Amino acid sequence: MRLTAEKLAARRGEDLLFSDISFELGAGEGLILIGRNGSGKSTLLRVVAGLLRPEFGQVRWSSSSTDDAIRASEACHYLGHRNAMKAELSVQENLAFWKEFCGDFGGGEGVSVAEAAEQVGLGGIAHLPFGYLSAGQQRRMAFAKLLVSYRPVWILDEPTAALDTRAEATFADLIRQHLARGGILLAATHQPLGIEGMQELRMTGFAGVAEEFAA
Ligand SMILES: Nc1ncnc2c1ncn2[C@@H]1O[C@H](COP(=O)(O)OP(=O)(O)OP(=O)(O)O)[C@@H](O)[C@H]1O
Repeated sequence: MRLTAEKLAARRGEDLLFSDISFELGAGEGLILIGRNGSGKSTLLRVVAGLLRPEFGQVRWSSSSTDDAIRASEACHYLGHRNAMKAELSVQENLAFWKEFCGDFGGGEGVSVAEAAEQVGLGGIAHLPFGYLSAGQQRRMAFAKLLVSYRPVWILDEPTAALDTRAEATFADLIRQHLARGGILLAATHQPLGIEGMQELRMTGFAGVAEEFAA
């Protein structure tokens, strides 16, 4: 399987944040986006996840076990800066919603809600409302979303923000397991994730005025 980005460019307002970004990631491979605040890392992640339309270029998914015509975004889990959980629902209810909503992509299966909570080290508190949890606990539970339904591509924006060192190590282990099972990782981070063998892409920010690029 393969995630391919071809000559991507994206605009925010008048300006192109980046242009001509291409990469290819196969099973077990990861790419880390680095760069200063505002350099376009989150924007590129959102383009690949299908949440923002690129100005130019395309993202493609190909695999022997799934129909190549499917949109790349269907193969992706996206964990953004925000946790995308309802504060007033319990952790169990939130994760059960995401399990049902995302479903499993061909070729794999998510774990149960209880198992996912265990894997992020919070098995005992899944009955609590999400809003009661600490910032780090909320981030861990948001990560559990990636585990309850199977998607081969994990797109993570600052996944370890608000985490203590133990939780950072837990996340690194879960990401390593994902890669070892043939998953793909695309992440933006200021803190090293502690995962060996990742490619890096440095984002530099302003790439020109969109109209100039089009001309
Ligand atoms: N909706 C928007 N409209 C206009 N400009 C935007 C919008 N969203 C983001 N931007 C701008 O696009 C630029 C890139 O933002 P982006 O969030 O992709 O950067 P980043 O590299 O992820 O930054 P950080 O490291 O702070 O998370 C910033 O200058 C930001 O102000």
